[in-house]
Amino acid sequence: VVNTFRTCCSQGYDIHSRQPERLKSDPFSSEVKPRILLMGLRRSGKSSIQKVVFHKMSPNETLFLESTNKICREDVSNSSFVSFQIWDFPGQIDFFDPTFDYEMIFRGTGALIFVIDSQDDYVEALSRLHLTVTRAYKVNPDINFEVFIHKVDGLSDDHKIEKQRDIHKRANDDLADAGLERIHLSFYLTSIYDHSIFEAFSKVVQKLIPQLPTLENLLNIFISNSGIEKAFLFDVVSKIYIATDSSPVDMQTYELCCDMIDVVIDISCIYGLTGDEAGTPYDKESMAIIHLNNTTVMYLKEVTKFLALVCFLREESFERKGLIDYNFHCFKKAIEEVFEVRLKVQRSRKLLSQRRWSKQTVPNGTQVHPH
Ligand SMILES: Nc1nc2c(ncn2[C@@H]2O[C@H](COP(=O)(O)OP(=O)(O)OP(=O)(O)O)[C@@H](O)[C@H]2O)c(=O)[nH]1
Repeated sequence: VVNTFRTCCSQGYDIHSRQPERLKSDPFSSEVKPRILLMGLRRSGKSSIQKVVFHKMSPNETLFLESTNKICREDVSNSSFVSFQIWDFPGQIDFFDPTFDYEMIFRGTGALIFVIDSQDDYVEALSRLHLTVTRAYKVNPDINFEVFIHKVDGLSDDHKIEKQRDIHKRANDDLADAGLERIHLSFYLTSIYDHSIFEAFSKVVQKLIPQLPTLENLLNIFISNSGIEKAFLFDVVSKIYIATDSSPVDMQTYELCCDMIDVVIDISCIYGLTGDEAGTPYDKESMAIIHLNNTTVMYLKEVTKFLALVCFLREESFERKGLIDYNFHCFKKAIEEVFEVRLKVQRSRKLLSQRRWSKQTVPNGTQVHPH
């Protein structure tokens, strides 16, 4: 796919005849969803994170959230391209409780997010983190361990860095003492009061997307052929970016992208809906151009039902809009091909397992059919 895209970008021939049909539905829909666990001590902010990122709850409203007393499972898929399950755990969960089948839970887990309240004393949180990580690793060494040093909005910049260094050192020392240096923990400074929580979640989710290197490669080719400085592939609903090119991401740029998505959705809701109930504020026609007063242009275009490409470029590069649009067209087709391949693999796997099932026969010769 990348090769096809590269040739199309540089030589500019018509790719229509070689492309698969446009994806008509969510390309991830028929897939087993990776599981993301949210764990940590009571009141560390787990439910708030979930509500703010996936339910658009305003941060101030989280003050009134009640304590979670059972595991809350939620599918993030129908309204969004990013497809996974989030399990929010109550803070007081006890691994030694025989009714808590942690082996079953960890076995199907893609990422474990452990939330530490940075405004509180974190000694207990660190020992809980150690216990959780070691247990989970024994059951499933493939889990990504992500530590959110949370509620950093109350801390100065120096203080944040200091806390992160201290928590990083202590957590890794504990693992080294237990002879488990091979366990890798990733650390993020987060707060629901700014974009840091969305950025951290983006990185967690990206690690669960197997096509990430291909997506990054496509973005690199797209920007280098179009005179673009930075490009993000965004899940519009959650404002999680699922991929970006290989240049570094700075928080301000990411925040601008989130603001642009908000503007596009808000304006479309007010002026873009035709009154028919099936209409959505985001569709094939969705695009926006914003000229900033520092000679930078922001360009947003629809890629799939759930994805948007948001680019940053200089005003002089935007003069070649025709080229950018042509390259975008190739990029979009390449993305569709990536997911078409994936869908084919999923379909053939499904077919294979169905065949295996139907071959199983009960002793009197009747076939057992899967449900
Ligand atoms: N300052 C600040 N407060 C936060 C942040 N995130 C959450 N909180 C507050 O932390 C408190 C606890 O949040 P919850 O989301 O209920 O915590 P929890 O970890 O789900 O708690 P349990 O359900 O008891 O396990 C709430 O009052 C939130 O408003 C943050 O980023 N900054």
